[in-house]
Amino acid sequence: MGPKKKMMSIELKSEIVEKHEQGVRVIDLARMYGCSTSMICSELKQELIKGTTPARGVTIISKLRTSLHEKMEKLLIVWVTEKQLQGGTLTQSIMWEKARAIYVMDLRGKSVFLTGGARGLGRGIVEELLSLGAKVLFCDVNVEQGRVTEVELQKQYGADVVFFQEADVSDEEQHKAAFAAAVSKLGVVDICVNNAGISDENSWEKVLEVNTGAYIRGSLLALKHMRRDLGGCGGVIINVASLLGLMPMATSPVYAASKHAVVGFTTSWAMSPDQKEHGVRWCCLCPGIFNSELLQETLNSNRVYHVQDVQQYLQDHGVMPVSQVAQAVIKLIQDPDNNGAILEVSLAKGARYRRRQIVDRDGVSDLVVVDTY
Ligand SMILES: NC(=O)c1ccc[n+]([C@@H]2O[C@H](COP(=O)([O-])OP(=O)(O)OC[C@H]3O[C@@H](n4cnc5c(N)ncnc54)[C@H](O)[C@@H]3O)[C@@H](O)[C@H]2O)c1
Ligand SMILES: CC[C@@H](O)/C=C/C=C\C[C@@H](O)/C=C/C=C/C=C\[C@@H](O)CCCC(=O)O
Repeated sequence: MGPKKKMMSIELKSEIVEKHEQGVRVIDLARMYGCSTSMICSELKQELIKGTTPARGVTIISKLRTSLHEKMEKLLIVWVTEKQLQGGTLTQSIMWEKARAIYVMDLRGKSVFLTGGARGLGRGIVEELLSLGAKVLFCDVNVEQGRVTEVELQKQYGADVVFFQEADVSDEEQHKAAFAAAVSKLGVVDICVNNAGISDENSWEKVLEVNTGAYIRGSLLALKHMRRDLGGCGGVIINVASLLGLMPMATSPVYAASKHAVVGFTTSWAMSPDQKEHGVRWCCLCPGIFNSELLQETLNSNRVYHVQDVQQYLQDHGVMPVSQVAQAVIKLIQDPDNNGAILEVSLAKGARYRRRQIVDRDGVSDLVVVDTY
């Protein structure tokens, strides 16, 4: 028979929750209160469920509680009180919807650095960001297309809100220079989107350089620039991976490896115990197949295995438009409570967060998460 489960008083539970919110780790709480880490986890989890925030669909895995939360709650209380005084009906879903509207990150005036913006998803994301009032500097190795895109977007949104910089992000110097150009043109980078990617099973080194190496470099450059504890203003890092960052596919072993690495890197940084001090949020986008030049070029080449199977699959099932995927990126950027989130987006299921849960594993429960379904 195992040891008997200790009962905890309500006062003790709230003391533990408070300490955890102040940043005391689960393992230290377990030592302090003489109980197992799994007991602490289950108490905290119950509190998290009670405190699920209005940004629905995300299980909060961070201990973040920022001034933004306070501000949003005050605004919501004012709104609820006004509604009640007017005698209006208030359901939970009406409140959630309002809270989201108050809570989402306002992109007006925000500064963005994005890689691979000349065409495809990158361009789609830039357009969505500009339409919401952000300023963007995008880089691309394709100079001709980059300039065309810059001219077209400047015509539509204004010459002082969107800029193109030539850069091959697999080259360290060029990548760093592009990031520096963003800081110099925009004053600051609030949001960094690593998007430039390639698919070619014949050149594994190049695929890893662009799809993994440049993502890691770009993320670390952004982190260093944004970290509040180093004098930065905080920010968001979005890494565009793929569904192939979460599952295997016989067509593309190298590509899948490059994207799995991005998911592992991004979600691990998101779990840093210092994340609150850094003020930097990390997210991954994992799209299924969407209709871009990359896809068309991949399908018309020998860059993947079993290409006919993919062509047949797409003929039978259809393919997502770029706009659907670009909107999912905006959702990731705007949800303020989703540090560590993986957003999947596919034709069959739309955009949905992969849920993650804190688990107790060998006393390192603050540092380990599992996916649940
Ligand atoms: N198309 C899909 O079905 C699909 C699905 C899931 C994920 N993705 C990922 O989405 C991202 C965007 O893909 P896309 O389909 O829009 O591709 P795309 O080829 O249409 O656009 C990618 C852009 O990145 C640029 N780029 C490539 N290598 C670069 C480098 N070394 N330096 C700078 N710029 C570079 C290209 O010139 C291009 O403008 C990629 O990371 C890709 O892996 C694509
Ligand atoms: C299409 C061939 C593939 O091997 C490589 C292409 C390059 C980029 C696309 C890649 O990032 C994404 C592929 C994702 C595939 C995921 C699942 C598919 O089996 C079906 C999902 C279709 C959907 O619902 O969107």
